[in-house]
Amino acid sequence: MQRGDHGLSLPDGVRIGLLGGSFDPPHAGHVHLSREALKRFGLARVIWLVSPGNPLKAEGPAPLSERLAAARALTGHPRIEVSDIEARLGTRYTADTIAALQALYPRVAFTWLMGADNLVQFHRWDRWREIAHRVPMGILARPGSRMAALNAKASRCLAEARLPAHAARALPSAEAPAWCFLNMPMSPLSSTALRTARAGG
Ligand SMILES: Nc1ncnc2c1ncn2[C@@H]1O[C@H](COP(=O)(O)OP(=O)(O)OP(=O)(O)O)[C@@H](O)[C@H]1O
Ligand SMILES: O=C(O)c1ccc[n+]([C@@H]2O[C@H](COP(=O)([O-])O)[C@@H](O)[C@H]2O)c1
Repeated sequence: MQRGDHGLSLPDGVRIGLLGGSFDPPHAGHVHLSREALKRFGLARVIWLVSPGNPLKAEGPAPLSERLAAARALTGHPRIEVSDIEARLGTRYTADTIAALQALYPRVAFTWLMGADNLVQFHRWDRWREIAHRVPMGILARPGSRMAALNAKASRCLAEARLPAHAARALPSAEAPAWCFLNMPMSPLSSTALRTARAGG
């Protein structure tokens, strides 16, 4: 067990899914993705990494404290945890966050989780190949993004590292690069739609 002043207590050997996001606002689609990932990848816990700000998004999100509070109020699941560790570590780029977590918790098996829409533009992330070589990646279907994700630049570059869906439970202990795409009953929810609805659009 290793503890720090980062608010995370992770036992050695545990299989942890990391779901990075703006969560602006969080919604049931995030919970749905997390529950599927827990079950189908055989994870002990999913940690929501609430981002101080997506480096690719020009517009700043709502204040971090608001998004954290909303995420904590929403999850209601004993194995979904909400973390502000990126703010505590001072990291914004995923490659830096993962490197820092692996340095802090060298015996924890981290799996990076994302919806299919994020795989479509994953090759635009800073040091995306490094991320893929650091952690296995679990990708979950999202309406409208399935084919685009499977044809994306990163998917093509990492084609040999793809595990079939029936091997999903082996993903968290697979040596990176390794990724697995899972179909699931899809949730049409998105933060963009919720923000638009709130603004009365
Ligand atoms: N309905 C959903 N189904 C599957 N994955 C989802 C869904 N909603 C969000 N995700 C995934 O959760 C992660 C965090 O998402 P994020 O906080 O950006 O929410 P979002 O709804 O995608 O927001 P926005 O509309 O502002 O892009 C991303 O990997 C995203 O792909
Ligand atoms: O590191 C990067 O270059 C990078 C670029 C775009 C997005 N991300 C991460 O991807 C996650 C999803 O972001 P978002 O805003 O789509 O919810 C979140 O953890 C971001 O920090 C990371």
